[in-house]
Amino acid sequence: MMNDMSKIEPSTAVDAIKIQAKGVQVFYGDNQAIKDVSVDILDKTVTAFIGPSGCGKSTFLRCLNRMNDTIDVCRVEGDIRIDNEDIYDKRIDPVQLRAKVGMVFQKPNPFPKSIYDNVAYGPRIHGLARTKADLDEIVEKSLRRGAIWDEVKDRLHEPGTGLSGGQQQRLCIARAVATEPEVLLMDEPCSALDPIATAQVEELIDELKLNFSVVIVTHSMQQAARVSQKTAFFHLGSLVEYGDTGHIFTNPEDPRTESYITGRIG
Ligand SMILES: Nc1ncnc2c1ncn2[C@@H]1O[C@H](COP(=O)(O)OP(=O)(O)OP(=O)(O)O)[C@@H](O)[C@H]1O
Repeated sequence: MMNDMSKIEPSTAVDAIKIQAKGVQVFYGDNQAIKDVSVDILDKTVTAFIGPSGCGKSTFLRCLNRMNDTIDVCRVEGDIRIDNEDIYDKRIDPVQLRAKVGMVFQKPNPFPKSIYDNVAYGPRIHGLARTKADLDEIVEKSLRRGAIWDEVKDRLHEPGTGLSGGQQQRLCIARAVATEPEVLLMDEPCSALDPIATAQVEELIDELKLNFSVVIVTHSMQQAARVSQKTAFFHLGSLVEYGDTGHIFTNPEDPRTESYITGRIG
């Protein structure tokens, strides 16, 4: 009987939808950068955004934590929900939202502060630690999650800008996870890194997905294939195809996706 019961259990758990975008349009002045994009992004999954330069990958990524709010000419329409909550609702504080939806940029951008203070910054402004010991613990845990603790534990009070590029990027990832985000947005996080640092960050992304929904913009199809479970292919502001990464890369449905992955466009 027990065995029969276990057969009813799904063999692979289906991850919940974390972000739901519907009919998203983005304009820079009169120029439309995103056209009617709808997509469900899963929790505890790495989703790659791929597509030719200028197709809107970064623009769409920035919609997910309202980073586009900081660009004057930018206007976002449509509906984006995280855990079914409208992130463009007037009651949502964008600063709180960005703590929940962390971001890592193309170029490592540590603050001109110590390694410790880089990581402690977010928890401090969001009041996540009551005591110095609490804060020390958050900093250590975050640096461990950023897979950089062992390299910096003896120099926590030296400037973050003194680290190598790859170390700086892992520090920025540690800084992003320090506020306990639920989603991590990464805009070409490895483009300024050498192959060894890239491999380290990719390994880290693989671990991060155990706790977060990770969305990564990448120009490298090899990287998308290595790190993601879902892939979204953008072209001229539209989401052309979205699905399992293995499927998109081996058996794309749309001729534009096929052209891109075989190197004919982009
Ligand atoms: N701050 C901005 N002001 C005006 N137009 C912008 C701005 N940022 C992006 N755009 C325009 O929006 C479109 C999409 O750009 P976006 O950077 O999102 O594309 P992308 O796919 O990420 O490109 P890339 O791969 O080259 O980084 C482009 O036409 C671009 O010129």
